[in-house]
Amino acid sequence: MSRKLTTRQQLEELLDRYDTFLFDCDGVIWLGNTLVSGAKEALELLKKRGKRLIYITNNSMVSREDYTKKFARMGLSATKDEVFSSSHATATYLAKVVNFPRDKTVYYIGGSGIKHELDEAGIQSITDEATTTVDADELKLIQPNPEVGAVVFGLDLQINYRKLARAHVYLSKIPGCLFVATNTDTTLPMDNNVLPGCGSLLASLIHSVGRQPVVIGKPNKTMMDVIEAQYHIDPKRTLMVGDRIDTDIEFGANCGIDTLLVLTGVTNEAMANDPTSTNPTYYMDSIGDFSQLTVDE
Ligand SMILES: O=C(O)[C@H](O)[C@H](O)COP(=O)(O)O
Ligand SMILES: [Mg+2]
Repeated sequence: MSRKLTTRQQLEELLDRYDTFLFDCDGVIWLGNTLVSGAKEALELLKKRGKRLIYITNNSMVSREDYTKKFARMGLSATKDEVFSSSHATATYLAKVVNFPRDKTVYYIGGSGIKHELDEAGIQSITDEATTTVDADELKLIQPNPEVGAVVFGLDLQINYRKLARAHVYLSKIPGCLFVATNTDTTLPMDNNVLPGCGSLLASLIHSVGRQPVVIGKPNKTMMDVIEAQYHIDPKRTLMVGDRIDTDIEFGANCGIDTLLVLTGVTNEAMANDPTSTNPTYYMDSIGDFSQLTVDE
């Protein structure tokens, strides 16, 4: 059974128990380009209390570098070393786990984050434009490209049939072509809408090629492996804060760390205690509620 945190005493006890806070981004700190009310103050308060904040997002559309610029645009501050995205984890997986051959290239569907992180990892990549309409004649020209050694799929707001067709041909006809997905979130919480997420777009390619990809993002431990390559993490003193049960909360459970679910993203209160899914250690309406800790300060 998950405990709802509502009082100052409960929040003070929480801060006594944990030194490191792993923060999910979409649905926790912001919704699209809209800051969650009180999020800025909450992060500042935790820093003031000497807590270590690490940001861990399944959103692969932008690189860590670009994420630090988004933090700045939102009036927040985060260094590149404090941000871990699924695009970065995917590039790290290909470079360090797979040891992806440097004479091969990656065909990716997704945003600039995938390209920039692959570049930084020294891995060549290509994709397709989405600016022109797709006609049947060009589809006849799609052939397996022997230089391609992997297809990487990430959230792509410019997805189109050309990209799916090329990925389908590469995955179906290039022997040994790896299939890697940055994450499988079914929905994307935006400013005033919940929209189709990476996992929902990925499903069409999985369906057509009849293959499951290696998935990098939360709830898989790969993201924690990448963090632990940079930081010492004491699981007993670390708290994962997220808005999605099947990624953030399950990630915490997989990594043996406690979890705090917030209801500002894709999950409502009834889901917090659903006996059929992983329950968080705690839940609260919003990280903005940390503001109770500043009362009478
Ligand atoms: O569809 C997606 O890719 C996800 O909804 C989105 O990127 C999740 O990001 P997070 O909540 O892990 O910051
Ligand atoms: Mg989220």
